[in-house]
Amino acid sequence: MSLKLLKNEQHLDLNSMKELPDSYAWSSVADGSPTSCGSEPVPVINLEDPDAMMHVGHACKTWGVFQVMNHGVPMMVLDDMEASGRKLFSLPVHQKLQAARSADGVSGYGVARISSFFPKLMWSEGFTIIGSHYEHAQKLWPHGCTHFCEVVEEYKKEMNKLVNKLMWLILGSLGITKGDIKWASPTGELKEACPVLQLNSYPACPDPDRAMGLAAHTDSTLLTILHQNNTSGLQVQREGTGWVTVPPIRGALVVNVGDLLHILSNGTYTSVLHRAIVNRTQHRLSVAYLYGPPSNVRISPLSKLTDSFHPPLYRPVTWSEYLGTKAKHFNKALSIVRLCAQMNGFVDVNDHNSVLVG
Ligand SMILES: O=C(O)CCC(=O)C(=O)O
Ligand SMILES: [Fe+2]
Repeated sequence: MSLKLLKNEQHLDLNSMKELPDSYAWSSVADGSPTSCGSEPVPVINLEDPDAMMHVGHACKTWGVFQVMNHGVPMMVLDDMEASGRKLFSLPVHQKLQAARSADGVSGYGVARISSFFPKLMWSEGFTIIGSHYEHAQKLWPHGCTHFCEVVEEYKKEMNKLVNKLMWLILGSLGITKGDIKWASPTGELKEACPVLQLNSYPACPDPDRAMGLAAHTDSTLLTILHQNNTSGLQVQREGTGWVTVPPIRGALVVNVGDLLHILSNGTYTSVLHRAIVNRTQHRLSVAYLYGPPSNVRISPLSKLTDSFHPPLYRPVTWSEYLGTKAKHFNKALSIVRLCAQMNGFVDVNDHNSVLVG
């Protein structure tokens, strides 16, 4: 198959498909661990609860994911971002391709970035924003992208405030204080990393049982904050239970522990394996705010959490080094940066090395 054909096939207009093309037909969506209906639900935490820190710590340890309510992000900011995302994905394919992600780039429009690890295509399209979004937005809306840019700016500002709040709750639950974090200012403000906004669109699918919206993965972040519209599709894997759906709750945000928090906490807080499935009738949309440390910071297990009985399980890595490892080894990245278990005699039960995907 020529490269040109392959490229076109990767950008089919999913909204107009009446049948699932073979290139999108997965044999293993309903396989492996079952989707669990009657299981314990993913924790929902009220951030105004005086015990929020304890609940957050418990959720990070036992699930690696939770939902937050009363988080301080105005509902209008979430609604505006969702509406802008919807507007973006409803543009004609040829127009979205004006802002296509380049072969070696990350920003822009395209298929799921993890697609290269799988033989089949995913039933989704994405738009990734790193740093300035103006250039890409202008390609999408040459006659005026001010509204989109303002909405994205406001969303990023609110997410940055929330990520600070969440990080300190999480770190506090580990007994970590401001002086222990190299990239925090004396007032506790976490220095702004280069945040990434990932917009995901999952059109209604003619054969959802054989299609995959976004294949199972962990995020390469410290934390991910996800807004999903009112259509469910996000599932997280829970040891001994299988896939558990994270139901959309109006106004709530989903928080995922990423691989870098897993490393920082020396494996105490587990990065959660998650995926997105699709459905026959509804278009699903999600917006992920991917939070990582500033580029010069090396993440390693916090010294307060290690001693001779609990030696560091991971070697220090910067965010970009880790992203490089992930781009090469995908879900094995965490075990690649792990210090030899046999040597120090400790086993991290949360290691995803054994998880088979694709
Ligand atoms: O759409 C979702 O619910 C999941 C999105 C996601 O996992 C991601 O963007 O990393
Ligand atoms: Fe994710």
